Amino acid sequence: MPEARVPAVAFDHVTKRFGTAKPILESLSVSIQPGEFVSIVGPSGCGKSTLLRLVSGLSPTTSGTVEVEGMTPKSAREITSFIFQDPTLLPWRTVRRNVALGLELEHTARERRDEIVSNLLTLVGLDHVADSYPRQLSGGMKMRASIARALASNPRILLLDEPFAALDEITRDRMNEELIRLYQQQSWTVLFVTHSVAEAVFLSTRILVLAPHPGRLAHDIPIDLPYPRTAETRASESFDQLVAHVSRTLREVHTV
Ligand SMILES: Nc1ncnc2c1ncn2[C@@H]1O[C@H](COP(=O)(O)OP(=O)(O)OP(=O)(O)O)[C@@H](O)[C@H]1O
Repeated sequence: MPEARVPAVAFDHVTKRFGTAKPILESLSVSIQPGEFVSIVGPSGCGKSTLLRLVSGLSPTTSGTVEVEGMTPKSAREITSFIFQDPTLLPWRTVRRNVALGLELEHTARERRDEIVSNLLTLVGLDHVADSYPRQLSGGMKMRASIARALASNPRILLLDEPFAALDEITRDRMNEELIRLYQQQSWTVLFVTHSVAEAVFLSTRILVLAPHPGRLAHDIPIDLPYPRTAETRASESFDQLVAHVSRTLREVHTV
């Protein structure tokens, strides 16, 4: 018999409410397998960011459970990393020292730290600005630095909350291509919140469409576009068909 795999993330009848208000998420059950790239889309306020916060351990469930590789989200903090839309780099530190921050806090030996940081800066294409300050960087570069910083702890599960929403379209497309290149190299599981259907289709192996009031899983759509995904993927007919399909399901949940 094949060995049952522990899901990367498992939601079991998860309800989340703030105070006595109506639940934000209600009885959400879904499992995400290791290596999946899952985008979460849905109308504003349906609980997408709340869902990521539950996985990160920043916020507890009201009822039901979230497990991360079989552990509580708090115990799994070392293997998850959260990347926000606002890169929140420390303005008084250079790019190199921003990326090194977590490693310094963990007291990683200097030589090892320098090696990890320099590899990460190469990975995200920022070697040439390693000694610049955040104010000297473009929005795309700041986001790359923020991603490098999140990767310094060598996470297995990445939680990204609209990371590219503030970028212009060309930079955003380029960042999508870089992220998918990294994803193909590493063995991450990714949960990615976005309002862009095209971005979700381009990046994901699977898209979860949430319906609002209360937030719940309305559609679970596999995205079987082949790899490598490149700029050409966006020009393909199957890409257009998937974007149209996901957009239709989103319109449906907007009207419920
Ligand atoms: N700490 C909190 N206290 C009270 N209400 C909250 C809290 N955090 C989130 N909410 C409410 O929960 C609901 C869902 O918020 P959440 O940010 O998860 O939605 P979202 O789907 O990510 O929205 P958007 O697409 O606009 O970013 C919103 O109505 C929000 O006001």
